[in-house]
Amino acid sequence: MKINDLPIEFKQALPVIDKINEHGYEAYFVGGSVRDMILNHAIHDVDIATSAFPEEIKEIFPRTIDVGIDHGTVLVLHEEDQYEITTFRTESTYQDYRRPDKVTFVRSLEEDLKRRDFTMNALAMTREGNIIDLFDGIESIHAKEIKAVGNPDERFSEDALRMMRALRFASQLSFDIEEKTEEAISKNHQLLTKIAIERIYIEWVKLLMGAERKRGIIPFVETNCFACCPGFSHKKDLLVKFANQNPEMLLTTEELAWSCLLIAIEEKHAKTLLGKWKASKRLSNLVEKVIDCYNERLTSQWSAKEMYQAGIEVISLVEQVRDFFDLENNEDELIKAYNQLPIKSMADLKVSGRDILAYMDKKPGPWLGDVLKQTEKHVVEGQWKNDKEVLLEKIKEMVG
Ligand SMILES: Nc1ccn([C@@H]2O[C@H](COP(=O)(O)OP(=O)(O)OP(=O)(O)O)[C@@H](O)[C@H]2O)c(=O)n1
Repeated sequence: MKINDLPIEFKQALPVIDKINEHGYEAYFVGGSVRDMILNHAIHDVDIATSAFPEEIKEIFPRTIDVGIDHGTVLVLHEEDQYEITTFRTESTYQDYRRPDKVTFVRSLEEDLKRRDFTMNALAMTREGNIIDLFDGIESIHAKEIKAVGNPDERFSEDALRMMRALRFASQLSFDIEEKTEEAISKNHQLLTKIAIERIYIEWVKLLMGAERKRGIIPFVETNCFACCPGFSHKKDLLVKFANQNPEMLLTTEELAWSCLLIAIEEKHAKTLLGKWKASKRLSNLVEKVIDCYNERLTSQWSAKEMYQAGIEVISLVEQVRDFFDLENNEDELIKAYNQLPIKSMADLKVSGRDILAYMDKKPGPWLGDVLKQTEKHVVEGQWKNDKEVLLEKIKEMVG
């Protein structure tokens, strides 16, 4: 690759590499960005590996943040961008970023690349655009294979999360997992139980949202990794069924992905399962709402009141879930109908509790809450016009 042909993300980082070089250290582009460049995919984070120790990097650059100095990573702020700069190291410290074991910094790129997870990720690139490919990573990329560097058992014992990474890359990149690597995942799958669920969660969601999730889910099941994930151990056949359900449809958001998955695996307690995965409260509540509304919608159309209660986000998700299960999707029509609802929330009502009290000349009490609820219902259902005077009249009639 000629330097002028390098993607802009790399070109912008060249002054950072040059500065490290000027101080007498080696520095290379490494990891996912080099892989993604070869794949012609969009480049996210440009990571740099260097022979300089973290303290040395901090002396070179005026603006740095210690993001993981114990495992050798310093974030360097350069103009508008930021770069993770990691010292060459041997032993994997990925076990737990917050409590790294032993870190052995080395001064050789080769040693560093050797302990990386997959051949496609063990590539480095010089500032001139020359790719250093010591483990036939380019060949793997062209063959669309995910292959552990060296001995797969060793790579997975260093960091068991790499097994989930393999499955996630299979889905994201539409690659296959190389035979020996997949065998090692089967053999070592139990090691996943030692990994923090938060880390597994990130990979699992990326897998679900990948371009070809079936390619990740099938080996996830076949290697028994599924049995080490919360709530899945009795769902083997249903997970396979899920993998085969509408494989062409991309699950574009996390909430859509979880909703489709949990319905497919017939999960009755979505919140409990998501709790075990340590999902956010927001996500758990949303997914549960989507599943409930989806089930309602199996036997009846949305009523105005249901749309009002669900809100636009849930309506849209439910319709996308219906799409996933090959049911009629009325998203466009429903969004139109939703937008025509007389009110979207209580705040849109043209009368307030205070207005009612003044008009009725009554003392406040629980009756007022009931009246407001009734008013809300009548307005949503179009029986009462959302007009202050009309509403006060209607309320007076109702309360008597
Ligand atoms: N458990 C891990 C995690 C990461 N890596 C190495 O660190 C690089 C950067 O990791 P990360 O940013 O997590 O993933 P990417 O491969 O860059 O993938 P993406 O950013 O697309 O998720 C990887 O390419 C790989 O060489 C590794 O060997 N083992």
